[in-house]
Amino acid sequence: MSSLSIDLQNINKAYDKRVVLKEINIKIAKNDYIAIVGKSGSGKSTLMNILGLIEYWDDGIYSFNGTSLVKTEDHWKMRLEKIGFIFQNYNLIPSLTCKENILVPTLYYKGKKQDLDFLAHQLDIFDLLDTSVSVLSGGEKQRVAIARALILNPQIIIADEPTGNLDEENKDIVLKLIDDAHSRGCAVVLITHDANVARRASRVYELKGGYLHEKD
Ligand SMILES: Nc1ncnc2c1ncn2[C@@H]1O[C@H](COP(=O)(O)OP(=O)(O)OP(=O)(O)O)[C@@H](O)[C@H]1O
Repeated sequence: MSSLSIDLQNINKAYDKRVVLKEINIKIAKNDYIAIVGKSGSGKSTLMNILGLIEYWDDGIYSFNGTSLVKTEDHWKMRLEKIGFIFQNYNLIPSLTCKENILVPTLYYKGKKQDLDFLAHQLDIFDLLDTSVSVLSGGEKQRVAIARALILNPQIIIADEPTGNLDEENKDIVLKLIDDAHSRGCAVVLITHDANVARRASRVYELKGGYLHEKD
């Protein structure tokens, strides 16, 4: 997999007058496995959404693979091709089947993609491909969401509490799948409240008072 470099410098973000992120600096490279921890409301999702180019930052520099991104532009193409985003609440389209959900990103990108059947076998959802996602269990939904995140071979997985709604067994399955993608060269950044999950990471950062600090 090609190399990755994400570099956030002095990123600030406020909602109205509420300053959520202050002078955020973080570098992410290929093979990094980073966990972000912090109290509820500390800005973790906001940081993930900015990293995942879902939300704009107010000021500061966001460089992706050496290109400094202009914040007001729509970065959908970069988001689609380079970033696999996994949401805590799955964000699947309930009226579609598993297969249709997984293939949504491919409607907009005609480049190289992973083999759907291979991915579905790997995630143990092959038999569910033609089933509506609306009838799936939480663990199954999250596996479908992971397949959707991986279908275009992203350089980085950004996961906002990917195990937050899952029981222990499904939590282990989902973490193992993220580990597998990591071992194939994908960088991983995830939010967690779970110390056991954070332990898998090579670096752990805490958001506190708007500032991001690397933990020992
Ligand atoms: N779109 C928005 N408009 C206004 N305020 C927002 C918006 N999104 C987030 N906030 C506020 O920003 C702060 C940080 O929210 P965020 O969701 O990033 O925190 P979090 O650390 O992910 O919390 P949790 O662990 O509870 O999910 C909160 O006070 C929240 O109310």
